[in-house]
Amino acid sequence: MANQYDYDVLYIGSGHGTFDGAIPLASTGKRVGVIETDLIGGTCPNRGCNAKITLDAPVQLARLTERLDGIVSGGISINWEQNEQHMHEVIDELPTMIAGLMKSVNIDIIKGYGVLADNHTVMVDGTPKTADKIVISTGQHPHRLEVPGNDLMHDSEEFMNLKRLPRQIVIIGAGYISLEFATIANAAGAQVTVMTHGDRVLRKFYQPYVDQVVADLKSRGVQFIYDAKVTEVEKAADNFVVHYNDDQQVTASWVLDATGRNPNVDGLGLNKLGIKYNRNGISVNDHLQTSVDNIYASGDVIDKDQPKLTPTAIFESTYLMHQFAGDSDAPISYPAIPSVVFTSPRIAKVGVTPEAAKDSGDFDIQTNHLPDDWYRKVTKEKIGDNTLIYNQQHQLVGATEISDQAENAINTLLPAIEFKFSADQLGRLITLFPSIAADTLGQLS
Ligand SMILES: Cc1cc2nc3c(=O)[nH]c(=O)nc-3n(C[C@H](O)[C@H](O)[C@H](O)COP(=O)(O)OP(=O)(O)OC[C@H]3O[C@@H](n4cnc5c(N)ncnc54)[C@H](O)[C@@H]3O)c2cc1C
Ligand SMILES: NC(=O)c1ccc[n+]([C@@H]2O[C@H](COP(=O)([O-])OP(=O)(O)OC[C@H]3O[C@@H](n4cnc5c(N)ncnc54)[C@H](O)[C@@H]3O)[C@@H](O)[C@H]2O)c1
Repeated sequence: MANQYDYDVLYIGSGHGTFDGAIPLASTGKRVGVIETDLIGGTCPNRGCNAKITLDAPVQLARLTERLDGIVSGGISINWEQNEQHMHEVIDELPTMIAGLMKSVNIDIIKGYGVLADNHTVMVDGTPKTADKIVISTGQHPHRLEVPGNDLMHDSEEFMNLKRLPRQIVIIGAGYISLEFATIANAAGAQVTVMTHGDRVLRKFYQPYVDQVVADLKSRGVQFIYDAKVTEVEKAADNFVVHYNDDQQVTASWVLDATGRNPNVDGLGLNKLGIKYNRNGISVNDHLQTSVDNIYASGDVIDKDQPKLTPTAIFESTYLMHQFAGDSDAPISYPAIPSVVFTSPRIAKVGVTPEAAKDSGDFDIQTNHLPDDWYRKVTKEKIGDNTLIYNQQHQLVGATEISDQAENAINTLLPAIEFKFSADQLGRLITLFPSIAADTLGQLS
């Protein structure tokens, strides 16, 4: 029956919500098409994770050199132009590489903008493509504040493509992108001001650790303006003036709007087909089916409680692959999903949070001040704490860390949390020594 269509499965969008599942699916012999209007690979490789972490690498080195001052001599200064050029050396080949992987298993890459025409047809710039199953994996786009002068603001992609670092950068918003880019821009020599409409920064992270990151950035010259409702951005001679709270203003040579991202649901034909969605994305059931049962959604475009991150998108596209290949018809069951903000130091977390553990009173909470630890003394880490949460059976159920290697520490703990390994089972592990894994596992009580 499926042969009456051009494809068994047709994906709209080519990001991680698609390709991690589409490639193994096509290698099982399924006929797969992928529609993409922009760069192959989507946000993460081209204007997200891979790009950002390349720009961040010298920041890490600068922080380490600063701490080891005297042992190593000669300060570090970051050359923005070279750093940006290096980022392109790393990421520019990724679309071709990912397209190559898709072509190697005979996936048809269809360049153009996809719009659903009926349950089995997507129009790509006027040409119909039909499929038994369709996956909407269109991701998100940057939110833009609705204030006069918003056309004078920029987004995260434009930041990463700046050929010259602006002198004074104002960042509106205080989430992931704001704090990561404030860290990078400040380390490269820009004067950075972060403006937030609330009284908190990085609301999704443990606030005592966030306070340490903010205090460190402040000590490096980053300014924070709280409770600031931006009302207008205005061009003034060579600069821009950001007006807020009616009568206050701050001057900038460049303004970054980092107030979040919205799902790409408009113009897709969802209303015509009766596919349900809201401002957080497309509604799906526990099989990632939309309200039209042969049309699925994957990745950031889904309305979900799970964090909208690359590993979540990979998990979903892989889940769909197993469903479409006929390996499983079980509902999706997400593991504990970690998250990290790549400031310097980083804050990473997984599972039960310190706040939830304290509120509930049902957990044992262990805290460690990491600069006391011999391994962290090697690199003279000054800022470092973690909170480990155990349930009544003394199984590790949550961990949050602030440190230079928080992402690696939390990654090390994932198997313990997801598979509920006991202290005895963990004690059987022989880890490489010295290493962050040995150090982190060694802290478990
Ligand atoms: C600056 C930044 C930094 C980030 N850093 C991290 C990080 O460090 N770690 C992490 O885990 N996550 C990070 N993320 C989030 C991560 O990039 C996303 O979670 C991930 O890319 C989601 O994948 P996706 O396939 O759902 O969407 P996307 O990668 O956005 O892919 C969607 C694709 O669909 C295409 N498309 C949209 N509409 C159509 C249409 N109608 N027709 C055809 N094509 C269409 C788009 O062009 C796009 O290529 C970051 C995001 C940003 C913006
Ligand atoms: N390290 C990572 O994994 C990473 C890094 C960057 C981005 N991301 C992904 O990209 C998404 C988008 O990042 P983001 O930083 O843009 O979003 P975010 O949701 O993390 O932060 C948005 C910020 O904008 C503020 N804001 C919202 N509306 C506002 C308004 N009207 N006026 C002023 N401030 C306002 C919020 O209070 C918040 O501080 C993240 O949620 C995440 O999924 C992940």
